[in-house]
Amino acid sequence: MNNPCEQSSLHSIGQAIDILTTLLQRPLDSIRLPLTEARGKVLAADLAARLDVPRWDNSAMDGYALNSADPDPANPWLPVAGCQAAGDPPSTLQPGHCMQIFTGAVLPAGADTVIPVENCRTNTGQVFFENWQPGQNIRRQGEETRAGQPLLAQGTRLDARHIGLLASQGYAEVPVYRPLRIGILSSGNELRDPGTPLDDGQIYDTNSFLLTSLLQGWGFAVTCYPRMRDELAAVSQQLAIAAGEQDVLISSGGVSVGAADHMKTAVQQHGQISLWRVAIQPGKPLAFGSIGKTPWIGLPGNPGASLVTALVIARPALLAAQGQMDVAAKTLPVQATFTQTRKRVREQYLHARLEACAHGLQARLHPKQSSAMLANCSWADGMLIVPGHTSVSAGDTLQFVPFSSLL
Ligand SMILES: Nc1nc2c(c(=O)[nH]1)N[C@H]1C(S)=C(S)[C@@H](COP(=O)(O)OP(=O)(O)OC[C@H]3O[C@@H](n4cnc5c(N)ncnc54)[C@H](O)[C@@H]3O)O[C@H]1N2
Ligand code: MOO
Repeated sequence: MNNPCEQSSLHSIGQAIDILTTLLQRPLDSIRLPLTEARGKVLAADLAARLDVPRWDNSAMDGYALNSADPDPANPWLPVAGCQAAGDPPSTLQPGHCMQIFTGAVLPAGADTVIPVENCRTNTGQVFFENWQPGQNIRRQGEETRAGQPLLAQGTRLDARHIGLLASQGYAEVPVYRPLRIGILSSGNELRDPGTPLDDGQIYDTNSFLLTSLLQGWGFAVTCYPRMRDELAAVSQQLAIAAGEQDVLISSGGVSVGAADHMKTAVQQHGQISLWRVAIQPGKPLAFGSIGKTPWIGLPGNPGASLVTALVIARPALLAAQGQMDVAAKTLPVQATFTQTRKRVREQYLHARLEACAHGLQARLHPKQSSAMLANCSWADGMLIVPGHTSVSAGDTLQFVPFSSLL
């Protein structure tokens, strides 16, 4: 392979995702975790329903259960015989009677209808029913799932919905893939920790916190290494140590062309660069490679570029490596509210808010789009995508990717 650092052309975003996905591929270990620790983890096996849910026909309302054939049109009042509450064992409705019943209670044998209490008039132990239909307000046994049916597929990243569903089926623990260990490395003489005073020329380390938070949110086991000074020996030594301890390394900064940008040189001392520079704005200097056998992702230092490349390129490849199916970003068509005549080589990701318009949704751009900023993306709902080599006129339809689908 040619030295990627000498290639003048830019890789497409699709190529970059494919190359990174291949680079990150590895066998995954499966572990069992209690439900309370499973959020954000990826299911390592197909899981089947263990129970019929509901387990029996039961009431969807607080009210009265009856047999719809019982009310006599000449004297529609039915005497009340007993009460069926949630948690009570199954019971039987006496013919010609109704029974008080609560939401979730097992439907008594012989009953086929529940009338909500709002539609019932009671008088001295008898009930008269208004505006009702036979068969109303029954939740049928197995209408949600039948025991043995597929419940959740291997490769599902578990969120609160799935955890709730698993609990409803009695799963106390689940098989998930052991989270990949990801090491975060940042470099820069100018960087200081938040909470400490700044001297002239110094700024707060933003990317260590940004990336740690991002990756923890995706369910990875994250270690943030001490920041490195912009010195080749320091960067090289730290990379080698971290590579021995982690499944993947992600660095930010030092991948551009500045004399103090040592990251790529340090990687080459221990391994190789497999890609450098992608047709994405922001984030062009993105690089990938390996340090020994450990894959390395070199994100650009500008915080906005670090974020966008992590979301657009690293995210699908990392989640696929974690065993997740369906990693593609979900986009929606929206209208542009601006005109941009200049056709750019790089695909642009512009921070924007969604607004309702006559034809659906339109995207309003943040007035500042610099990759050195995070106030713009913190304001935005997501990113409007302008493909490379494309001009934009107000009213054009473009794809929009919400941050909520990526974070
Ligand atoms: N002559 C050129 N200069 C630059 C080019 C270029 O093509 N030719 N590309 C620009 C682009 S695009 C980007 S993006 C940046 C990326 O540069 P590096 O990845 O080498 O990053 P650094 O130079 O180390 O830092 C850039 C910028 O980001 C700040 N930074 C870095 N790390 C952090 C951190 N952890 N927390 C907060 N801020 C951080 C750093 O202070 C710089 O301001 O290069 C352009 N230059
Ligand atoms: O890739 Mo850089 O962020 O465009 O400034």
